[in-house]
Amino acid sequence: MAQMYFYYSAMNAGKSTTLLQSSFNYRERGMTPVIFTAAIDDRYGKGMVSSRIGLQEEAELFNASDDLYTRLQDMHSTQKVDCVLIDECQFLTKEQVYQLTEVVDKLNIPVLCYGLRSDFRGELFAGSRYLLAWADKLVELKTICHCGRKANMVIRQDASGKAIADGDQVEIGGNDRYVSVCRKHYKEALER
Ligand SMILES: Nc1ncnc2c1ncn2[C@@H]1O[C@H](COP(=O)(O)OP(=O)(O)O)[C@@H](O)[C@H]1O
Ligand SMILES: Cc1cn([C@H]2C[C@H](O)[C@@H](COP(=O)(O)O)O2)c(=O)[nH]c1=O
Ligand SMILES: [Zn+2]
Repeated sequence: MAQMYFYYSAMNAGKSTTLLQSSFNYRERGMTPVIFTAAIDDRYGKGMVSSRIGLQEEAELFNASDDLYTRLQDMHSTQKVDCVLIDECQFLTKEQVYQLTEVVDKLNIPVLCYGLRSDFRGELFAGSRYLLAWADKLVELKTICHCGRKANMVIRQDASGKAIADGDQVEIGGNDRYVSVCRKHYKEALER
């Protein structure tokens, strides 16, 4: 039986790298993975999953209005899909996470989702909330804070490097805008 996996972490922990390694693994065994990423995340150009380590691969895009079950069912009817890999899965809606459980349960295709657990305020993203609730397997990928502890929080910084407490949940950016830290240093940064 296929399963749904949620690989979660703070930023800069190797999620995209791990996704691209999984894709390579499937391909080297002659199988067909399908990669999706969020259309709103255009840091490395639209329709690409890129890791900071330099790997990259083309991807299908998802928007909040897409029915991912129907899209994958259509793809699977013309070319067998062996695995679905979703990057930036924190940006999925509740309905889309449900549609992906249907891909697992009705089409029997494994779905591997990679994304952030929480935002810069420490609140869950919608996609992450339902993946935490519904995925078969939860796997934490780890990165480290400047102090050496596990970094499980993300700070959003202003132009002067000061931690920001409020703002829109979604703001695309990279190492220039965000820093992953441990909970202790997250609290200290916001107290300043
Ligand atoms: N040249 C490099 N060699 C080895 N590791 C690197 C290199 N550049 C970045 N990394 C590591 O890659 C990880 C970030 O990978 P990435 O897949 O982009 O993360 P995420 O998708 O979780 O944000 C970090 O652990 C970083 O230290
Ligand atoms: C913490 C946080 C992040 N984001 C955005 C910033 C990036 O575009 C992605 C995460 O990228 P990763 O390196 O692939 O993990 O999410 C956001 O919109 N809001 C936030 O609070
Ligand atoms: Zn720390």
